[in-house]
Amino acid sequence: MKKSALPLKSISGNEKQITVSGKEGLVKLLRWHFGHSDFRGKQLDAIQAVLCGRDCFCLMPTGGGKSMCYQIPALARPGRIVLVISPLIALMENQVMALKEKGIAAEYLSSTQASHIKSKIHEDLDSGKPSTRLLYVTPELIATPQFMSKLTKIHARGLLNLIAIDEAHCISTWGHDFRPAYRNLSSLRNRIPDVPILALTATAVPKVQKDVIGSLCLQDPLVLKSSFNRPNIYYEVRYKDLLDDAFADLSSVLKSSSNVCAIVYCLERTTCDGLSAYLSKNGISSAAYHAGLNNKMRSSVLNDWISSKIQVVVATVAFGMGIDRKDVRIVCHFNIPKSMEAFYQESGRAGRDQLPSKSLLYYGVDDRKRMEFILRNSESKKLQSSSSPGRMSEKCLSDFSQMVEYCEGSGCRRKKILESFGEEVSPSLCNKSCDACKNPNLIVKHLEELKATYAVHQRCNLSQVLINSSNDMTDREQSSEFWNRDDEASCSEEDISETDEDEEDVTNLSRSRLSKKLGISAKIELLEHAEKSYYHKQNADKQDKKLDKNAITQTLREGSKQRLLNALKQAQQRLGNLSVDFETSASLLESECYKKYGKSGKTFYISQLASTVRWLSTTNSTELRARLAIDTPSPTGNVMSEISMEQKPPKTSNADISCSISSGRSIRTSPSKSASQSTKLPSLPSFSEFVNSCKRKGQQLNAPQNQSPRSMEKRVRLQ
Ligand SMILES: Nc1ncnc2c1ncn2[C@@H]1O[C@H](COP(=O)(O)OP(=O)(O)OP(=O)(O)O)[C@@H](O)[C@H]1O
Ligand SMILES: [Mg+2]
Repeated sequence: MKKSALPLKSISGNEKQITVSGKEGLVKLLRWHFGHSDFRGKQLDAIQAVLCGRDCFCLMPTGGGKSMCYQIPALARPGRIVLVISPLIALMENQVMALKEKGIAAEYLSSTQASHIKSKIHEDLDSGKPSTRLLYVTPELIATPQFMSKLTKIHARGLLNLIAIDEAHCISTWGHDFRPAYRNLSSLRNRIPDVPILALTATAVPKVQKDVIGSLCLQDPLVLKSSFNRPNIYYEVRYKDLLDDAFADLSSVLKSSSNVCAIVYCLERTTCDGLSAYLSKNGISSAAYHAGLNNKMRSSVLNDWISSKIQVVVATVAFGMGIDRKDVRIVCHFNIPKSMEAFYQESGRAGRDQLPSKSLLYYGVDDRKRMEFILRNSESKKLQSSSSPGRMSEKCLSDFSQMVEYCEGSGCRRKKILESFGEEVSPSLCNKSCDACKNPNLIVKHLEELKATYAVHQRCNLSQVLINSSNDMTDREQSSEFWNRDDEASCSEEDISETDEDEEDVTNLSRSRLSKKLGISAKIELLEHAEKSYYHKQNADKQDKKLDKNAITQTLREGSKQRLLNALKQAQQRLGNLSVDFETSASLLESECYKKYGKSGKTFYISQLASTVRWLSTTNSTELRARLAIDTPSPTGNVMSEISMEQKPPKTSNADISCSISSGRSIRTSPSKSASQSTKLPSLPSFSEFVNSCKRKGQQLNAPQNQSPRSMEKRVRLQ
């Protein structure tokens, strides 16, 4: 639908080339083109600033109307172009389509477009009087010399009105959605001087705000910040470990909300598929959406959801930025998100029409541990590239701890969210619009129950074992990066259609199956099977890769030593004073693993390491001392000299390796001269032996106590 141009005469008094910058004229544009009666929040301030040629940093909540801050300037200054940099093609497509429907000349340039369409856009840009008012591009395109040269020409002809950078937090490595391609934007200020830059974001903590302003070289920008508060969203947390069946619980929430539009976020694609199937079976129209589906399927799901053919989308974070359906009533996180910023951004997709909506988060201890594992593991990947890995690691985990506090705390949820963004919150702000303020006693009761289940959980420690052993198993280069899009840095121009996660192998040890009503034996079987297939897959994958990929790096060895050191310290806590030199012993144990499997490759080395860590968590003092040869010193009497002698990995026979794989058990194939010849060394427990021993210990610990049937049931489930 083409709309005629607003008769600007009535505003400016004469011809079209005059910029509209007064409030009255701008409101008229807003009403005429978008049908909104007035500006919201800081929209007008941002618009007037950029129209006066001033840089502006604009922080507005999700759904606050940031787009208007660059769309109105495009209409207020005829004859010039607003360049909009946007992180996702889908996001650009949606906005351009919506603008075109309103009769506004908007275009986007992307690698997904047919070349004749691109040519037409370029033709218009090269013409004396381009009709394009808004040109959307990706940060990847900005990096190409061809486009940059075009842009400088447009600028030289005085046709550039404004550069708007949407989702500007993506430029900061401190932000939750860092996009390396956004770094290209730092050069814009120098290449295109004198054109105001408008940076827009919904989620930037003070550190990120500073980083964005600095990286884009904004000069004396007008900094506009609105409160992050979303008063129309009710926040609620449900505890998976206190529920019999989280799938059923969510299903009944959705049913009782009478077919409202909802988004359910899951960590894994398999959960999306499973949960969506479950909901559909229970009469709720739903579909899964994730990067495992092809483009056609994804578009079809998106369209069905936008047009209300389906009620619920069960998605990974691939269902991301730019989803502009205003009447989403429920956003559910079926797994805990990685940070408060991610949570805020995703839950903020509810109630963009400002009507009452709900954010519902299902929290479970296994989910928490798995996310911790993923974050640590992702950090391992960055170790090689980052100059300050410790800093990043600290950040990821401390970001995540805010999310855990949100779930495990009994205080106001809204306050937690706002404080995490550095806002001061008055006690009356929430007004009972979160579960903790509405039903404080119930939340306290739930948290107490949860604490009881944790206590058992820690004693049996199965989940931790799962995470630890997976952590040990996982090779450093394989970390999941589903939240950042670092990998895109190496992609070709604009290869940025919604990528999401590389699924973790460890996620196949899926607790969704574990936490369902399986008996303990079935769970152990499942875990054991998962561990075996993990090793198997690792082995198969590795065969296809280059030899150096299989090499055990010094960094990996250092990491392994650290892991053993931690395991030794835990053993000390469990067994009392061992009088062991931890550093030396960790080196000795690591050296043994390396000696055995260094030549065979990383998979075996890591597997051996995992077994040793498991062994340390179950062994007794005598065995430990024997293995460390504490009572039987080496001929040199010096453990360290023995280690240095063992640095060279000896040949390992294939028979040794296959034995290790088939039994899943570590076998001492070439014992060190000192320790193993003089001492009968204990064998390491296999994974199932270990789990069974945990089970036995857990049963012994639980047996004598007087437990309520409910808490007993929970404990069994957690085991
Ligand atoms: N002044 C206004 N009055 C009423 N509605 C508005 C106004 N400005 C924008 N909107 C509407 O608010 C909704 C959200 O706008 P927009 O997509 O620009 O938000 P956003 O701040 O970019 O959100 P996000 O952070 O999620 O990208 C849109 O449907 C838009 O039409
Ligand atoms: Mg937006």
